[in-house]
Order: sequence, then C-alpha cells, then structure tokens
Amino acid sequence: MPFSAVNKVADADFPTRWGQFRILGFEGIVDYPEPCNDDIPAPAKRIESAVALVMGNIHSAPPIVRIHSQCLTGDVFHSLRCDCRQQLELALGAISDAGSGILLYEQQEGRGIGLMAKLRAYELQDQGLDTIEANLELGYKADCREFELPAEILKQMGVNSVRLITNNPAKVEALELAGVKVVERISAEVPTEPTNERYLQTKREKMGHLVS
Ligand SMILES: Nc1nc2c(ncn2[C@@H]2O[C@H](COP(=O)(O)OP(=O)(O)OP(=O)(O)O)[C@@H](O)[C@H]2O)c(=O)[nH]1
Ligand SMILES: [Zn+2]
Repeated sequence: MPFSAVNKVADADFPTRWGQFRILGFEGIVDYPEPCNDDIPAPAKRIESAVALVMGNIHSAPPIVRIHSQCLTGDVFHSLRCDCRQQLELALGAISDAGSGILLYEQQEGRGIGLMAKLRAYELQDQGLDTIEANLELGYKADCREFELPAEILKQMGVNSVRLITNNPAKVEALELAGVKVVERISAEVPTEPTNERYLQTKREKMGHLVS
C-alpha cells in the first residue's frame, strides 16, 4: 500500500517500568487504500498512525525490534483469548535487558479489521469458527496488515537492519521486501493458556506462524 508521506509528529521522554524510552508518534498518509472488506468502500486517503518506543543507542548494531499490532483486549485488559499482552511484555523485557531497541506499536486492531469487527469475530468464534473463518464470514480478509508503515518508520530512523521479535514469517518478508534486513528472528513464543490454544493452533496451521 503506497504511503505518499510518513511524518514524525511527536518525540517525547517516556519513563516506564522497563526503563527509560523516548516515545515517538508517526503518521502515514495512504493514497487509494485497498479495502479490507469489499462491502465497506475505502476512502480516497487514509491516515495510519504508529507509536515508536525507543531505548538506548539503536545505531551501533542491528537493534532488537518488535512490531506489535494493537490489541485492546489483550494489551489493556490482559485477555487470555490471545497472547498479545505476554508478547508485549516479552518484547519490552528483551529491549530493556539489551539496553536498546525499538517497539513499534501500530494501530492495526484485530489484524486491521478494527475493534468492533474483532468483537463480532469473537462472537462467531464462540459459535465454533476459528479466527480466520470468523474474519472471512464477516467479509474481511484473514489479515489486513501489510507492515509498510513500520518498515518506513525504521528507514526514517536510519535503521536498515534489525533483530526482529516475531513468530510471523509475513513480518520478516514484509520488512525484507521494504529494504530492511532481518539479520535475526527472535522467537516471540510465550506460554500458552487453555483459553488461547485454538487461537495459537490456527496461527500455526493456517497462517504459518513459527509456534510449537
Ligand atoms: N481479527 C482478529 N484479530 C485478532 C484476534 N485475536 C487477536 N487479534 C489481533 O491480532 C493482532 C496480533 O496478531 P497475531 O497474528 O496474534 O500476531 P502477529 O503480530 O502477526 O505475530 P507475532 O509477531 O508473532 O506476534 C492484533 O492486532 C490483535 O488485535 C481475533 O480473534 N480476530
Ligand atoms: Zn490479542
């Protein structure tokens, strides 16, 4: 999806439980975005935003990077339907341990379908559909994310090679395609819960995620 512009809109101090970060805000303008649901026409222009938490020196060696997609239910409410919150903590812990790194938090709730659609997908999952079947039943693609904004943000920061925390080969491919080298993939596997076993099984079997 072509961005006609990606701009840094803010850069501030950000103390956290994991240590001292900078928090940066980025906005990208997408011209003629592709619809994620054929029944919902896309606008001619869409603004996408992402937050970058940056710790330490990110230029002396390929930094640890996590691209985290927004999950209100997991990140804020500690939902056990998914593994997002545990992955967020794993990533912040890894960056903190290394003393440097970047967490890119992209506002792609529900793999880009939005919060209300994700909740409707949960309803369908309660009736027996898996995560992908539920998205498709609602008219959405299985995954609406393309990871171009995080790639562009990394390049704007002068980061052209990274150690990426992920289990999702599509993220590695997207960065490489955009010209950001993934010199190492660091596993984002976290302990499973009985309530997220099917969610993880679907990621492994239908989305090619590298989880056991
Ligand atoms: N549509 C939909 N999205 C979900 C569901 N559960 C979690 N998500 C979203 O999934 C996104 C996280 O994507 P995942 O596929 O779990 O993991 P990933 O980011 O692709 O891969 P990792 O880097 O390995 O974590 C977040 O945006 C969540 O809001 C669901 O049941 N349906
Ligand atoms: Zn989640």
